[in-house]
Amino acid sequence: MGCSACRVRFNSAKALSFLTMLLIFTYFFYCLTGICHSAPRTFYADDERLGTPPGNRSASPVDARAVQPRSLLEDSNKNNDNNNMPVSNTFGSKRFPQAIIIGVKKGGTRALLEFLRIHPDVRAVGAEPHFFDRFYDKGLEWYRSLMPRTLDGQITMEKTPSYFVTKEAPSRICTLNCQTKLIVVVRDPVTRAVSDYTQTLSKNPGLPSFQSLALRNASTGLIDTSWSAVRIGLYAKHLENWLQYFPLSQFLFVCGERLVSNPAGEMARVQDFLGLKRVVSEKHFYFNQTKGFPCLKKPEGSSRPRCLGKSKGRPHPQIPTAVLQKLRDFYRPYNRHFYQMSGQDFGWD
Ligand SMILES: Nc1ncnc2c1ncn2[C@@H]1O[C@H](COP(=O)(O)OS(=O)(=O)O)[C@@H](OP(=O)(O)O)[C@H]1O
Repeated sequence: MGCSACRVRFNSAKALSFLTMLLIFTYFFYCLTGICHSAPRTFYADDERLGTPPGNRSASPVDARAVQPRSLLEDSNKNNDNNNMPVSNTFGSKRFPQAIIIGVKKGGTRALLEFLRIHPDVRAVGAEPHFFDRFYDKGLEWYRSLMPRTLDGQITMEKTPSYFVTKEAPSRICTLNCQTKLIVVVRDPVTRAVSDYTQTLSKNPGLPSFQSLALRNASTGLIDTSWSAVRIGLYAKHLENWLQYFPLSQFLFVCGERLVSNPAGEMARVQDFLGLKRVVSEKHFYFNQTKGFPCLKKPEGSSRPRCLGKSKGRPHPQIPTAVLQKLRDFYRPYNRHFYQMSGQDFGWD
């Protein structure tokens, strides 16, 4: 009697493990056929992708009609004919981005992208594609292959903060689609420079001091504008280059400081600019005292609260006040010019 009960239990355990194996096998089979690529990605999976070199992913030409200029559209159609690939499938199409976060490095671009990804009508690439600066030679089909699939009405986005300071980026983006909406997260250029320096220091602890890199020589106190941490903060200069190709109305300047102090307020502006319903709001954020930054109550694809990673919101090294003051004086005229050009006073002086 006891033994037959044992056998029944043993058989049900066997059946259960067989069923589990079957489920796992089915899942992997679907993944291999590419179907699970269309499933919504999680916040965690995207974080893992951040370090993935885009070059390691394969291209699959699909529909981008909505955003392509005529000449590119024709090329794309030829490609589709040659490859005999479906233009789209039931899980949506890979489209070129209709909106790009083009900068600035250390402005808060990751925070903005992750906040936007909560929105059901936004799909974005997790990693920075660097197409319009580093990988332009790989071609448009390569770029499109990096994009997530979107359904009609959803916006495709990417962020690569180095585009803002890349001379060729505006003409290249305009060649693809001159209607692209451009978002620039700007932050006090002095704090931005220190943040940039902090990042480099974390990778290279033997780096010279901030002041020795920022000043051409200590006695004259002249600022070294050839140092990228300084040069990136000349927002007016970089914007001039972009305005040769895009009208001001196609830009949104997000205040990096307000993205921290009032994320819901900045997100309302961003959603309006993108023509999205205001879905992301106060209820999505909480202030994490330990991190000292707003975090998400429910990031995309997760039910648990989540802050950005350790590389976002790092403590900065102490910089002598006199050096910071010199930098502040240096940036003042550029900042004023930028306020005039953008029509917004960011109050950094
Ligand atoms: N919510 C939230 N959590 C953490 N960090 C936040 C957040 N909002 C803005 N920031 C600020 O984002 C700064 C990093 O900017 P980026 O994401 O543009 O950096 S990068 O260019 O992609 O490396 C990062 O700079 P540091 O503080 O110097 O690390 C943060 O100040």
